[in-house]
Amino acid sequence: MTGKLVIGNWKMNGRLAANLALINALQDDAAVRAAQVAVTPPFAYLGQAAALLAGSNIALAAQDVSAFDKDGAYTGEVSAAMLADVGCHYVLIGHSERRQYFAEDNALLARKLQAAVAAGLVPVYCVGETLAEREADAYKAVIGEQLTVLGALAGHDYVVAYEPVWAIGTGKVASVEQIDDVHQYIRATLLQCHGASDSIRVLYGGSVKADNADAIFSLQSVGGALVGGASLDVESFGRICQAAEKTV
Ligand SMILES: O=C(CO)COP(=O)(O)O
Repeated sequence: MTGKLVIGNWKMNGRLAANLALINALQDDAAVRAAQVAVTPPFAYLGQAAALLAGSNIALAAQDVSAFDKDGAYTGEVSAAMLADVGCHYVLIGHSERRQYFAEDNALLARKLQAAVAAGLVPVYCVGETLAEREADAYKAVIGEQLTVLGALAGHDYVVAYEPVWAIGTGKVASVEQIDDVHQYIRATLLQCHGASDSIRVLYGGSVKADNADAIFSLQSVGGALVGGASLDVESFGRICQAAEKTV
């Protein structure tokens, strides 16, 4: 897989006017235009973002998807087919905030992954340990367990994002040694599971900022970044994209 992919996860942020300004500014930024990029607005704004991004190099991603793969009486749900219909290319699945606040477990996430690939979306499957799990040296066991659901995705295009929970929104970025250690472990696990892992990108996420992006992207095992807070600021996101392109 060539080049680094940078995905901005807006989480539950944004309004029509702010999204318009942000997307226009991203499209005017030379570094963003040169990079492999996606943005992930909340569901309510996917249509707005899709219209603004028509013809742009910035791909559209969703933050979640329903596990139900047929239209019907599932109030509040948004299906993979709907996401594809409005122009999404990627969908985040299993973000730690979903696992934590909505009790999403492997069984549910396996259904979401299947629904996504069946609709032609590329899932970005998020894994990562809590601080307690890292301190107990249980992080590989936890991540290994989270990865088991990917066994059913052999032959499908997907991305994995390693996001240590203790590094999300805390300003505490994992060290390059910690990132490389987990990324190598993820690669080895995917190799065991599918017999090949070279084409699967593994992104890092957790307090990625303009001033640490160079070091993170210098790792060969890092296929890009999943960026939260810094993706809402054009200058920061542009500099992260610039770092991604420098290391291609
Ligand atoms: O959760 C994240 C991206 O999905 C990371 O968020 P921050 O970049 O704000 O730490």
